[in-house]
Amino acid sequence: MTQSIEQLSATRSHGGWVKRFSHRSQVLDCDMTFGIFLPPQTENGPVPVLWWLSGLTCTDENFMQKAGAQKMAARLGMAIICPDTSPRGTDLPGERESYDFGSGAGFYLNAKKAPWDKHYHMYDYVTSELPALVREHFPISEREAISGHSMGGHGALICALKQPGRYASISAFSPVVNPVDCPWGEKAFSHYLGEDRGEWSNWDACELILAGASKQPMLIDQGEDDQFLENQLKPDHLEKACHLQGVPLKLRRHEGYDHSYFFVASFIDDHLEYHARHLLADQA
Ligand SMILES: N[C@@H](CCC(=O)N[C@@H](CSC=O)C(=O)NCC(=O)O)C(=O)O
Repeated sequence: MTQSIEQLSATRSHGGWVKRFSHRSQVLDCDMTFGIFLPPQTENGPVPVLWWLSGLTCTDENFMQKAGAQKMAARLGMAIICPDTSPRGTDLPGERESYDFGSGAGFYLNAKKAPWDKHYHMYDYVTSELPALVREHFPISEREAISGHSMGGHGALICALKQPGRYASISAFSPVVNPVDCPWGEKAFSHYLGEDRGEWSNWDACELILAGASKQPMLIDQGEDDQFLENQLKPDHLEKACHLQGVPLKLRRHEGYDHSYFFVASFIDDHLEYHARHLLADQA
């Protein structure tokens, strides 16, 4: 049975469309919104898709409004889908008390601990429910790539590492690479998953790489003036894990850039071209 979606807005952009929809999520048990960029090539048939996962405090709108990705995506014939960053409209205790936990901070995992386990299944949402839904409604092919920023970079890495071979390519901006070993991750994981650190490892990019989950290459951009670099992001942990496991990591460090979407916008075209190369190679 086709699941219904409601169009909230439709805006012309670079010959294509930026659209926003709401729908009922079964796995999150709440109403959700998502954004989609449909390039002009969708008029001729299905196009490959880049999944973009945003960071703490974001909604589905930050990337669409701030990254400036539409021009290059239109040229490359690539759709972009931006899910929201957590369940919405729920009213769990403590859900809206801090920017780094609860609403806007779903961490793209499946919560195991009450009361979060009732709604916080963002991994299943972004990897299963939403992909199936969008393919019912839009000309999106089976060819997928994934990227994200900060908490969303963590999300992109774990989604790809937990399903080797699903995504043609993986990239991230300023990702949280080792959440089991940083304050944002420790706070979120202890609430969502409980105190069993063995379970935490299933949702941590460095731990998954060290366990040999996948050897797929990754492109990562990191600003050297990022205010979260030392305390939260720790890209050197990823470098070490990839080195130990022989995972091809292209980590580009950019002097003077911070954590903001100005940084994402500065290098998003490189990422889109990187993903297009892999998506088109898969097609051949
Ligand atoms: N409010 C917080 C920081 C919030 C912040 O920087 N959020 C980033 C993602 S951080 C990691 O996931 C973001 O993308 N914000 C939205 C935007 O449009 O910039 C604080 O002040 O410390």
